Parts: sequence; structure tokens; C-alpha cells
Amino acid sequence: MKDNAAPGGLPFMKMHGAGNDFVVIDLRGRGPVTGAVMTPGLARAIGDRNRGVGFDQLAEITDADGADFGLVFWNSDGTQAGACGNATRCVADHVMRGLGVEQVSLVTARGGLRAERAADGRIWVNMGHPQLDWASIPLSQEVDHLHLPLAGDPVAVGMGNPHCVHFVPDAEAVDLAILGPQIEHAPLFPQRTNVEFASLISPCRMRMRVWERGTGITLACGSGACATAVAAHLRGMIGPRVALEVDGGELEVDWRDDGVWLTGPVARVFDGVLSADYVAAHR
Ligand SMILES: N[C@@H](CCC[C@H](N)C(=O)O)C(=O)O
Repeated sequence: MKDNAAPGGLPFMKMHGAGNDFVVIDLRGRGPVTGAVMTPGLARAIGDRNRGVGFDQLAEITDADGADFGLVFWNSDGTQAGACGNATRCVADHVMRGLGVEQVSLVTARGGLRAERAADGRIWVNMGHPQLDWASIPLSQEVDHLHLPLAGDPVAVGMGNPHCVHFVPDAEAVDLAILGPQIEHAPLFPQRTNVEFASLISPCRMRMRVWERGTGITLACGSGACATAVAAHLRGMIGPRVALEVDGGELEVDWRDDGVWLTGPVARVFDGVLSADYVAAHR
């Protein structure tokens, strides 16, 4: 493990997509299996906004067989996430710039994905098909995922990670800090869940707020935006394409035949190096 850290420390980039912020560690060149250097303890330490760098998710870029790169995601509580749409968009931008291309293929825990740069500079990622059967979301028992037996009649959707989407008249009025952790840990979700509250503004625009599993309240969530769009479409509230107003900006989702496409802004904020001592102390 120690061999993977640069002798002088571990370089990283700080990026964000609509305010969903990430520490990104580029480990390409080390091979697909030996690429990951993170441990739950080190992820928690880096994620600490006072004693570390702070992030909503940490993304490790690895080599991948049959794709341009691989991605591993960590939450700030030290758990891993199977999907992260906004980090995927940020990393795709970084990799495309480095390779001098306008589209890339990648592999995550949920399989192969594709990303591309739009003419306006935003980054689209195809997040794949949503998981709509109870076992693969996953739920702990066979129930109608479109009408969960929970307060508020929410919808469960998997996007490589679980989401519990609530439609409410006014998302601003929801006490996310109280409801988020209660729903995240509801027994119906054996792997816990991300939690969204969304209100309809028009048939092609929604307001969404999110409590992320393993992180808490965040300014945006790409997979959450996808899950909300899928849930709203299946409930007959919107068409297949929708803009979502989130606390940190705007995301757009388009559910096409080949998967759920997500786009929005990305930014590289600064580059830094974690000292070798800090890394060694928290592994
Ligand atoms: N910010 C992400 C999703 C984060 C993953 C989540 N906390 C989990 O544990 O599933 C996104 O943009 O999709």
C-alpha cells in the first residue's frame, strides 16, 4: 500500500460539479488492481473539513482494462459508493483534457459508462439504465418501488446506488437535517440510501434537495438528479428530459433508450499534495 503514495506525498485535485465537491486522486499508471491507495480511515481523515481537505466524495482514478480509466468512489464517512454522477463528470473532463479527446469510456463498480463534452462545455455522462426491481435497488423486501410503504409515499430507484425520492409541494420547507438521516437508515434499505426531496416547477423543471448516504446534506447529487428524473417520469409528472435546480446550480437529466444521461457544470478548483506523513498517519 505504502508504495503507491508519491515519495513526497499524495497529489490530488479539488473539483466540484454544481457545488458537489470532490477530492480526486489520479492513480493511472499503477495498473487496475494495485491502483487504489485509499483506506476507510484515510478517506475519513481527508474528508474532514477542519483537519483534512474536505469533500462530499473522494474519487480515485485507476487504469482499467478495456476502458480509458476506472473510478472508485468514497464518501466522507469512509464508506464506498457505487456511483457518483458529478464526480464522474468532473473526472471525465480532466481525462478528456489530458488525452485531447471529446469522449471517454470508464468503468465503475456498476460497469462500463461513457462521457462526452457538449458544445457548450458541459460534460454529459451516461449513467446507465436505472435499477427498478426491489432486489437490485436494493430494498430489504419485495414491495412496489413506485410507492414505498414509508411516510410521504416515496419512490425507490437504483442508479448504481440506492435513492429514496420524495415528491413534496415545497422542497425548501423540508427539514433535511432531521429527515435525511432517519430515511437513510430505514430498515427497508439494507445498504442505507440517499434521500431526495423534489417539487415540480413545470413539466420540464424541478427543484431538488438531497441528503447523501455517508456524507449528509450536499449542494447537488448527480445520481440523485437521475433517480429523481426517473421517478418523476415513472409517476407521470414529467417527460424524459428535465432540468433540476439544486442548491449549487442546475443539472439536466435526459432518460434515453441507451440510459440516463446527466449533465451540468464542472470546475477544477485547485491542485495540492497530501504530505507523506499525513497519509502514513491515517492509513
Ligand atoms: N454525489 C454523488 C453521489 C454520492 C454517492 C452517495 N453518497 C452514495 O453513497 O451512494 C453523485 O453526484 O451522484
